[in-house]
Amino acid sequence: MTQPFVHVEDVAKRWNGQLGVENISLSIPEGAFVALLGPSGCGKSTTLRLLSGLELPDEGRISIDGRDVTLAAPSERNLSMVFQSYALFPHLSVAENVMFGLKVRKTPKAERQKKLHRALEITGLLGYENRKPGELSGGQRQRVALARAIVANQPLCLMDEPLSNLDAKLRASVRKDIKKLQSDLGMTVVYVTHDQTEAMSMADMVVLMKDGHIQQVGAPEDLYYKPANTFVAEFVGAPPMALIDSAALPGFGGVEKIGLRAENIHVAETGQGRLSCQVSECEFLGSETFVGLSHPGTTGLTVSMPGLRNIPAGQQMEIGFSDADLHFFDANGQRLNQPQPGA
Ligand SMILES: Nc1ncnc2c1ncn2[C@@H]1O[C@H](COP(=O)(O)OP(=O)(O)OP(=O)(O)O)[C@@H](O)[C@H]1O
Repeated sequence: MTQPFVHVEDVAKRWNGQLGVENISLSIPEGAFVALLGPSGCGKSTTLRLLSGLELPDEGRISIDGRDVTLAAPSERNLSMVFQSYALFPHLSVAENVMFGLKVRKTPKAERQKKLHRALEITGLLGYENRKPGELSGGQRQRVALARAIVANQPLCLMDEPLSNLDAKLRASVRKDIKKLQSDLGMTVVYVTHDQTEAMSMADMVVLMKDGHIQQVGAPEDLYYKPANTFVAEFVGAPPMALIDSAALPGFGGVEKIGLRAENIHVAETGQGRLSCQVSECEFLGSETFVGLSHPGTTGLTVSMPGLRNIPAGQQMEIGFSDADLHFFDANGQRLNQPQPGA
């Protein structure tokens, strides 16, 4: 097997005994786009900072491109970084900001100019060379930070919530820019986000974390179709997977919770459904309406109906679904591939 480009082995980081992250092991292939995903405080930024060398681990080993960098300084790791704060120098122009690292590294002037031109071209910033960051929009500032990472031309780029200061529309467009850049330049990217849509749409590999621990590592579709536990099931997908107590849907042995996605639920004729629910709310999204349902022993039950629906809260609705679309979890919330027979 070829060696992973980034290899993290059993890494832990604590502050005065308080947990940052623990048991972090990851193998990242060269050229991959990896999203570190999870709720606030789960340890995403700590993991990224450990990769960057801004923090050093208490336990474990980190290697990049076959070289042990566990204790190496950030400048010795051949990587670039893009942060949500952009980290631009306000008194320097766009060009000076982009070329800052090259000047420090004493790259010859002609080469600097060539790299600058190329990076501004890729990020759509040609013509903005002489502006100061204060004269740019948030999206343009973010592009400057990206341009700086491009000229650095490092094989590994670490990004910490780079889009969180942008509005939704701009976020969607810069998201595409970053993804395209990454594949055009063949960079390996590790990207921190708490936004599951961002992670699912950009990454080849998603690392979902909670309370300093990795919950699941896999392709977006693995996390969506085969969540390793109930936390992953409820974190990934919009709307998240509904969870049904086995008491509310008996007949599956060894099962504590049953998971079901909105797209696998249909509205059934009266007397024909498997669960009789009450409509709690309707959320109109344009092409479809998410109809929230309540039923004792369930959370997050939602059915997706085409177009606009205005169903009054409190109305009874029966729903149907097929056993093949159910997900099963044991008493510890861990995925069971099949319920035990004979229940
Ligand atoms: N310098 C520090 N000193 C003490 N505790 C820290 C330090 N940095 C992080 N932590 C703790 O480590 C845990 C993980 O923090 P981290 O910043 O990695 O989370 P995160 O997933 O990036 O969260 P967010 O999305 O809110 O940025 C948290 O409990 C946090 O309080």
